[in-house]
Amino acid sequence: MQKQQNNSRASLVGARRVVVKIGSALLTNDGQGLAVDGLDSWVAQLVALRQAGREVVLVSSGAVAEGMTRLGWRKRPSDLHSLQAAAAVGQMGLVHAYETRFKQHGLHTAQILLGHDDISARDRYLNARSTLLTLLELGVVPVVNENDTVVTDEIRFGDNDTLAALVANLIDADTLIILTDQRGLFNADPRSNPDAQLIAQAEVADSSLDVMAGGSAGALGRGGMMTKLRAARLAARSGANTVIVGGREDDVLGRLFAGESLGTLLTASQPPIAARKKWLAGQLQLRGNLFVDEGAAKVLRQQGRSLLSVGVKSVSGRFNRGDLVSCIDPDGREVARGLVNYNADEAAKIAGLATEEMAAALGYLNEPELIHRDNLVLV
Ligand SMILES: Nc1ncnc2c1ncn2[C@@H]1O[C@H](COP(=O)(O)OP(=O)(O)O)[C@@H](O)[C@H]1O
Ligand SMILES: N[C@@H](CCC(=O)OP(=O)(O)O)C(=O)O
Repeated sequence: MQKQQNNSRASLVGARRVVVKIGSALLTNDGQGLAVDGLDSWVAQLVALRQAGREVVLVSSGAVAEGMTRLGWRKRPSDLHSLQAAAAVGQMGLVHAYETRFKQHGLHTAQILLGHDDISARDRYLNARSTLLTLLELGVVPVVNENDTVVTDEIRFGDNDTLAALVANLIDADTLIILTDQRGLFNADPRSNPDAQLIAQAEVADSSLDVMAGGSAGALGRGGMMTKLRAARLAARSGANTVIVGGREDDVLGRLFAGESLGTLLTASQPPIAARKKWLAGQLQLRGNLFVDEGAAKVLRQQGRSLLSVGVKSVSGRFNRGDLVSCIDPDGREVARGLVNYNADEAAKIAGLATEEMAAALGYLNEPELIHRDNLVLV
């Protein structure tokens, strides 16, 4: 997918793939159950984005807060298992609220609950990515939350800002929108500083933002502005711009994607494709080699295409699906590296086979490519 990147509001007009995060503070009307009017409006706005041809993934908080309301708890519990129980009860309400509303507009929704392992383990990373991309192709709106019921304290994302940014990395989104209860990032916490000024736009790496975002979260939110700023930096690793904006502004999403200056735009410094590839290449250890023939080396080098099994002569190393492997040409030079869709045994079985023969050799088919071009970096 061709994505455009420039550092102005106009870049939002051309956004193709968008992650929208709705935070607890906003979604739960400051603790009084789910914000019904807000939900009607956000769903209608998300539907309009889809109808305008943009792909949309929703990351929604609110499970714990809705669970507390359903269980009649007034005070947020501090122990993990009560929080997890509340999340399990509340998640039902959350997905029901979205499903019924999207259905009224003729759209299907899908529940995706993710934990840390699902993003850091490479095989799960590829599975989560493929499932989300398949849902988008089907025209379904994925509704993502943290898998609160099973995560333990040490490995929780805790706030959904971080989760939303990782989802933006995962699906190669060009834009992350964080809807919250303030109009955007101010130069000081507006709850305690009535004269605080809204920052309309900044480069995400600008270190002067850290001091401004230092205030704590609201009573229901987990992160405050600091996690939103960090999330914007994470999203920028794969080249996504982030907007932090007030979710109660009238038709906020429609206006943002028409190019109106609302909230705080935090711009990524690198274009999406370069940033994503750098990120892929930089964060993982090489686990093996795929020795490719002359023809495969040529199409990889010259056309940036996916690597198919037919161009692979042999395999070395012990790697799993999702690991980083190197593609070596017949002269022993590295051509590219990327995330492999099959483990070492499977790759050895299908080396040299045409794509149509892969399913028969393996008894199943994950993906038709050995390495998809989106997950491949030329070296
Ligand atoms: N510089 C700042 N600009 C805006 N809000 C800030 C700032 N510093 C701290 N905050 C606080 O962050 C809160 C939003 O974060 P949070 O409560 O985690 O919301 P959410 O549930 O939407 O993630 C605001 O209500 C505000 O009080
Ligand atoms: N997974 C949690 C969300 C945690 C949370 O509140 O995050 P945030 O909205 O970023 O402050 C829930 O659904 O309650």
